[in-house]
Amino acid sequence: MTLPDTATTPAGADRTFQVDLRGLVDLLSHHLYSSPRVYLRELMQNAVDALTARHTLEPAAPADAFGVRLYADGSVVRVEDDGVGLTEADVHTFLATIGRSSKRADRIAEQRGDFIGQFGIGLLSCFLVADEIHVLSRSARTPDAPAVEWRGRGDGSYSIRTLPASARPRPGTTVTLTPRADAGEWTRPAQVHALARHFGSLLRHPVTFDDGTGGRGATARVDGPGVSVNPEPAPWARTYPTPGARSRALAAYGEEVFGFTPLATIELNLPAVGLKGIACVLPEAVPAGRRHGHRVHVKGMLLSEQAEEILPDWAFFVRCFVDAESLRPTASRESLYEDDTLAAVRDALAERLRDWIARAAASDPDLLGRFLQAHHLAVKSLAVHDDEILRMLLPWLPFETTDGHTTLDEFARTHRTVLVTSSVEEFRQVAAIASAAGLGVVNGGYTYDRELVHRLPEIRPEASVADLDPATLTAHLDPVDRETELAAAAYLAQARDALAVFDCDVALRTFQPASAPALLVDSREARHERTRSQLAREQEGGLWGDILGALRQEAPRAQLILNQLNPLVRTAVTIDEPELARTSAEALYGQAAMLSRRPLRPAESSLINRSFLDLLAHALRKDS
Ligand SMILES: Nc1ncnc2c1ncn2[C@@H]1O[C@H](COP(=O)(O)OP(=O)(O)OP(=O)(O)O)[C@@H](O)[C@H]1O
Repeated sequence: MTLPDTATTPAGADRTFQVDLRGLVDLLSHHLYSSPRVYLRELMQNAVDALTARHTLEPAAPADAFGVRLYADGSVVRVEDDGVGLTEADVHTFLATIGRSSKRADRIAEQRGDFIGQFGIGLLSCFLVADEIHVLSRSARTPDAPAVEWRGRGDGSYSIRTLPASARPRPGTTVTLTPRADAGEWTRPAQVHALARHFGSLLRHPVTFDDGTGGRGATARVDGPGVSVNPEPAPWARTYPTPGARSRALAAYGEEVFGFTPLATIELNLPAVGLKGIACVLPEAVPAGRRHGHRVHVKGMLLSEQAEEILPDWAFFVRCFVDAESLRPTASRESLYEDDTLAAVRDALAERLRDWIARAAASDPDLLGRFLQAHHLAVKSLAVHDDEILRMLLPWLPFETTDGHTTLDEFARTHRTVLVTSSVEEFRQVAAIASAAGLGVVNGGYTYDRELVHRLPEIRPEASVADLDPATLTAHLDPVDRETELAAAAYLAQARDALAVFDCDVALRTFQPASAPALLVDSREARHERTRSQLAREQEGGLWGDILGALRQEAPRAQLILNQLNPLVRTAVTIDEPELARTSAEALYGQAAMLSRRPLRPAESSLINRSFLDLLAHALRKDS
């Protein structure tokens, strides 16, 4: 913005904002548009909007009566339309006034929804590739008005003159750009053609491209004045001989656009917002929460290839390709305006995906199986919040269990009580032993799994689900007989004393496999609680110590369960040398802690070192 000339403006009088056009263009190019290539989209969009207005003016005209012709020969880029055109007054009002748009004028407010543009800034994007915009136009609204020529320059100046009607015999507008040398990348004929197809392949008005070689150039086949940019309607708007042919064609189109063979294609049709399209189910799992960009066209014009906002987060197993009438682009035209319509579209598309899953569950088990194999995580995240999906799909979802990877339905049939751990680590600790003891345990450590397993009784009332904690597992392991317990009592007391520093209890049980000497059962919460209370003890009296002390809560202690079936343990419990008894208990604890595969605390690492060296010293002493 430049300051107005104060010398010529009386004090106290209202002044008018001045706009520094170069600054504005710089703002657009660096902060609004993703690439200079959007200039072509803006020109095509203006041409298409002008055709829409012309059809409103002449409703009886056939759909293909008016068109858009693109021309690029390396030295100019031209976009010519048979649209509504502009009078001289229109040019002053709309072309030469930044932020003013004919598509927002009161007179046609009710038609606003027909146009793609609305902000009155799109034309400025031409300054990303050229220093001057040349417009030659003739109005269809005022047929006897002369042709008008406008030259707008990047420095903010413009000139206008009227020309005889013969300069433009028919209504419409021609915009010509002479690209700057540094814009060759975006204005070469082949690139203009590629961009035109990229943005405009679904436009409903005839659009052609001509590279000035009369068909001998790189763009090859020429029908009449140029190659059609949009020779075919959208794939969902074409007719096919059979439903099978239709779904094969949609899948092939999805593959062409997204580069993967869809596991399935889902047709999308929301008449209320004039939305049609397809959702392509990804053939392989994607990391949960990774949001995919969807390809969104508005009134045929490509808006974005990365629109995330048309589907909810959980739908990360599809990529969509849609064309909508009533979605509103933002000013950059590269994303969608977040309004009630967009929210309603998102809900309706989500509903459509849920219906598809439900239909597959009811009628196509084979498809459902392949779908769940790839996308069970997405379905789990959906089932957590969606009772209907939960009811339909929970029995089919795979979980990691002590019987391997299996569905909950299968698992619940063989285990009356389904036990579930709260972390992967706990599952790893107990899986082998629990399964040898006949317990059915599900790994509840993965996102959503524990929550979902707990909801099993809602759909299988005969199943019961319980959390697996150390006490539950110990209770399920076979106790030893009284004499054995008494004989081991002294050793167990010494072992408890040696491991008190880890808040760890010691018990003797029998369990399979006999080769496992000991099992350390510990939960993450209990470990955190112990770390906290240890810190509180160390900081006693200080503010931090008081805070930690106030947080004290009851947490299950860790348990080192020695296996009476193991020969080493049988020998250990008979040790009467106190020093060796302590060292052996520490060594058993250390080995069990390592086997649990959780990160060791520094005190545990040093205990393992110490007990190893002590045992070595003991062995050497014995030998000498
Ligand atoms: N090809 C054309 N035919 C007729 N009028 C045009 C043409 N191109 C531009 N205009 C007029 O110039 C105005 C400004 O165009 P511009 O592209 O800057 O903004 P817009 O299309 O109205 O809105 P947006 O910034 O959202 O694109 C338009 O509203 C229209 O009145």
